[in-house]
Amino acid sequence: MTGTVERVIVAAAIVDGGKLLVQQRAYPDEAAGLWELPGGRVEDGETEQDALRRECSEELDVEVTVGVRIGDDVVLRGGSLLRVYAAALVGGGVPRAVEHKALRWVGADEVAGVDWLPADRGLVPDLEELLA
Ligand SMILES: Nc1nc2c([nH]c(=O)n2[C@H]2C[C@H](O)[C@@H](COP(=O)(O)OP(=O)(O)OP(=O)(O)O)O2)c(=O)[nH]1
Repeated sequence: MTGTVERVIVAAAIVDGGKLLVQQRAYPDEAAGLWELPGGRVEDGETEQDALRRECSEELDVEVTVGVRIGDDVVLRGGSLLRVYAAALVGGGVPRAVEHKALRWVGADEVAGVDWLPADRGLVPDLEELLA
C-alpha cells in the first residue's frame, strides 16, 4: 500500500421509461460536445450516494435515489476512478441541463452510438445490460 488516496468521480446511470439519461459537456474544450453520465467528484465528508444526489440536483435540478453499482471502476487520466451507480428520478422531477449543452434519453439500441467521453466507452455493455 502506498497510502495514496484515489479521488472518486461518481456518475449516475439514470433510467426512466427504459431509457438512459446522457448529458453533453460544454467544457473543457477537449471534452466539449462529448457525452457523459451526470456526476462529479466526491467531496470530503460526503458518501458516494450523497455526492450523486448533490450532483444531480446541481446539474439536472432533480432528486434521485441511488441504486446498485454498474460495471467496474474506470481509471481516468490523473488516477481518479470513475464509478457508476444506477439511479432513478423521484418526485416527478424533469431533468434540465443546468450546466451542460444538452440532455438526451437513449434506448438500449442507441447507447453504443453515443459520442461518449473516452472513459465511458468501456461501460457501454454494462449500460446496455442495465437497459435490457
Ligand atoms: N460526471 C462525469 N464525469 C466524467 C465521466 N466520464 C469521465 O471521464 N468523467 C471525467 C470528466 C472530468 O474530468 C471528471 C469529472 O468532472 P466534473 O466536471 O463532472 O466534476 P465536478 O463537477 O466535480 O468537477 P469540477 O468541474 O467542479 O472540478 O470526470 C462521466 O460519465 N460523468
